[in-house]
Amino acid sequence: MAFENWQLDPATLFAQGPVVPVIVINDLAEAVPMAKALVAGGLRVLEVTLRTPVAMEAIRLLSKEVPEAIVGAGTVTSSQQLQQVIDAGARFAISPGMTRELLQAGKDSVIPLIPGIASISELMEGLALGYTHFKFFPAEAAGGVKTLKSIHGPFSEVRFCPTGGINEKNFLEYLALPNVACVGGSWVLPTEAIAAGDWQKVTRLCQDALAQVASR
Ligand SMILES: O=C(O)C(=O)C[C@H](O)[C@H](O)COP(=O)(O)O
Repeated sequence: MAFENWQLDPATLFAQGPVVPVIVINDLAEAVPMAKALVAGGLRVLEVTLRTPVAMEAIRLLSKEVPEAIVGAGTVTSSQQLQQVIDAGARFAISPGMTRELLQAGKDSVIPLIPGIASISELMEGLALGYTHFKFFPAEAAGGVKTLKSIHGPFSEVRFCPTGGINEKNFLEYLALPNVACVGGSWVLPTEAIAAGDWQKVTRLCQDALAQVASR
């Protein structure tokens, strides 16, 4: 356990992956069928980003209506938002980056905070406060697999969830790294499928991803 007060160990959370769908909910009515389609496809850890006005309500709804999922919040960038997502029922929080204020609040919170890093200095700042599990964002743009391999040398104990530019073609390369436990991505939620309400397609994409993991 990274911090005693966290109700969920980040290592346990990462181990539930290995693919964490990054979810943008535009219409609250989509939330439950989308989450159920993801869970039906075998993905249980859901990152609902705070990018839309209904995001907070979606977290509240999914926490109640889809108990088989582990619903968390993404794009959490302030201590105020962290408190709001906890109140909405989020079981974890992920941030694209970090500030000292957020790291401190995450440390004191009841749910795990996975801060985002894109540089060694940010990583060292998080490590100094006791964090061990990070998002690596924006993964592809920040050097991807090569960068993570280099980081593993001096910081072999750290575990990452890379996100940003990851898709069905490159995700296995990330999962093959010793310091990567899961990957985040939106590729299992194509815009056209969501617009068409084609939830079977979403389920199929999740199953395809897990089949690729199983057969590597
Ligand atoms: O909203 C946030 O908090 C983020 O950190 C950004 C997301 O994680 C990425 O935008 C997902 O990346 P794609 O899989 O390339 O779509």
